[in-house]
Parts: sequence; structure tokens; C-alpha cells
Amino acid sequence: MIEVKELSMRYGRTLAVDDLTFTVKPGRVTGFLGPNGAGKSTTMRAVLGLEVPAAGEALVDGRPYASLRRPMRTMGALLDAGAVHGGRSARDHLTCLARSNGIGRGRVAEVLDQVGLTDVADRRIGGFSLGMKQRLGIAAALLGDPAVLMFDEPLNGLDPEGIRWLRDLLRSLADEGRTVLLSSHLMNEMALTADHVIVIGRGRLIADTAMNDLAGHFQGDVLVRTACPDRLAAVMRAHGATVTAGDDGALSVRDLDAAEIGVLALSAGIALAELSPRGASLEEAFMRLTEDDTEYRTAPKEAAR
Ligand SMILES: Nc1ncnc2c1ncn2[C@@H]1O[C@H](COP(=O)(O)OP(=O)(O)OP(=O)(O)O)[C@@H](O)[C@H]1O
Repeated sequence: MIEVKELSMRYGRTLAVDDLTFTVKPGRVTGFLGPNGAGKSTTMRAVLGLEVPAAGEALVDGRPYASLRRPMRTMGALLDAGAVHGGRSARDHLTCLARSNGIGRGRVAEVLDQVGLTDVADRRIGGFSLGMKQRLGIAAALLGDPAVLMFDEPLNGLDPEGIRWLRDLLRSLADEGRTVLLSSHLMNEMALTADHVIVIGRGRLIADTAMNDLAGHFQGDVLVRTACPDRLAAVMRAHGATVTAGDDGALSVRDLDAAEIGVLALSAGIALAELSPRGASLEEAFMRLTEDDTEYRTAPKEAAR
């Protein structure tokens, strides 16, 4: 379990993380989402004890990471796949890590196999692609067989096969009862990968919710077709709707629901050819969540459900 409690982090005058509280629970894949600069990496660095909080704390299995007796056996993390010594082979890199953390050599071959790097294990890391370095970083995180795993943007640099592989790996780690946290600024990637999502913007919590519920919290639009679109649009606008006309003459209507639109059309004597409520897409939900932090801060948190 990872607990972030009332955490604030500063870089000079920048408040990178602002009174952030959330818990990452075992047995599921939790996505950590937010636009660029939202504070995801800074929060993860705080969890690893790499930065000192201005306020609050971050705990791994109830303790600060720095105070863990055998940290690699408790939590594995990948923050920056590029931060490895290019002159070594993948096998040497993992063997050094294993030795300095009291982990048996046998684990090196196991994790190389788990991430699909066995065939290139004796090549210099300097010649690895970003995707291969991501796999190596994930192997290092898995080395201590930890119950908690945390990855910063692990999908970056992976090809479609690599992305599928990582999704399956994260799923199986969560199914084994481990705590899995991964960050991304891409909603669609996360939608396929995570069960639960924590969304932050400008260092503040915006949502902490099941992935399936995210789009449900946002009303989509209503698609309306009629032979008199201009007249109907004017009537709906007069009743507070936001109306956009598509190229095909269909109207996209927000701020009125389908029943209200039906009543307005009837009272104006306008026949409708189609009236279809449409749900918001996850991408749309994410954009709307993060476009204005304060407006959407009332998005449901898990504790309130
Ligand atoms: N070392 C640093 N020195 C100064 N400011 C920093 C530093 N690291 C991050 N910041 C600032 O802190 C804020 C949060 O950055 P952070 O990298 O944590 O965001 P992020 O959500 O991980 O973004 P991205 O998706 O772009 O990686 C940003 O305003 C960023 O400019």
C-alpha cells in the first residue's frame, strides 16, 4: 500500500504538489493521471524519499521509504528508464543491483525472462532503445519480488506489442495481490490499463475513482436531428443550451437533457428525426476534469462513494 498524506512539495517558489492525499490499494492497477507538470513525478519522488516534503508525508506499507530495512523487497520503482550506466550489460546491471541489495543471483535470470530481455542480456545498455530500457527498468523494479510497484510513464517508448505486454504484466502483478501504481498523461492508454484512477492537476487532487465510473460522472451531449435545425437551435439556446451544428446538419446539445429537448421541440411544433443522448468519452472526461482544477474539484472521491 502507498499512502500520500497531506503532501506538499516545493521547488523554490513553485508549489509542485499541494496538500495531496490519496491511498494506492493492493490488488488493482491504479493509474496516476494528470496533464504535463501536474506533479505526478514529484509525488513519486516523494514516495521514494528522493525529495523532502514541504509538508505531509508519503508512506510505503506504513513507513517512509527511506526507513525500510529492505527497500527493494518492499517496493520496486521505475522513475527514469534512461538513468542507467550505458557501459554495462543488462545482466551486469541487474547482478550489481541484486548483490548490493542481498538478492540471490537466480532472480536476475528470472526477471530478464519476465521482461523479455534474455536474448539481449549480455549487450551493452548504451545500445538499447528506450523501450528496451523501460523493460530493463521494470526488471530492476521486480528484482526484489516486492509487493508494491510504482512506475513513472512506463508506456513511453514501448511499441504496440510492448504496451500489450506491459498491460498483461501489470494485470498479473495486481492479480497476485500487489499494489501497482503507474503514471501517464495519456487517458486512452490508461483506460485500457488501470482499474482505478487518481487524477491530479496543478499538484491537487481532482478525482480518486474507479476507471469505469470516470466517464459516467460527466454528462455527454445529446444528438438531435430535425428538418428545422436553425429554429430548434434558437429555441434551445433561449433555454440555456449550448448548441453546436455538425457538417451533416445534426445538432450537438449540452446543458439540456433529451427529455427537456423533446418538450421544447414539441411546444415549438418542430418534429424530431432523432434524439440520442451520448456519454462522454474517457478522453473528454479527462480533458474536462483537468481544464479547470477548481471547477471540477468536486468530482467524487472514493471515500465519498
Ligand atoms: N527539479 C525541479 N526544479 C524546479 N521545478 C521543478 C522540478 N521538477 C519539477 N518541477 C516543477 O514542478 C511541477 C510538477 O512537475 P512534475 O514533473 O512533477 O509533473 P508531472 O505531472 O510529472 O509532469 P509530466 O507529465 O510532464 O512528467 C512543474 O511545474 C515543474 O515545472
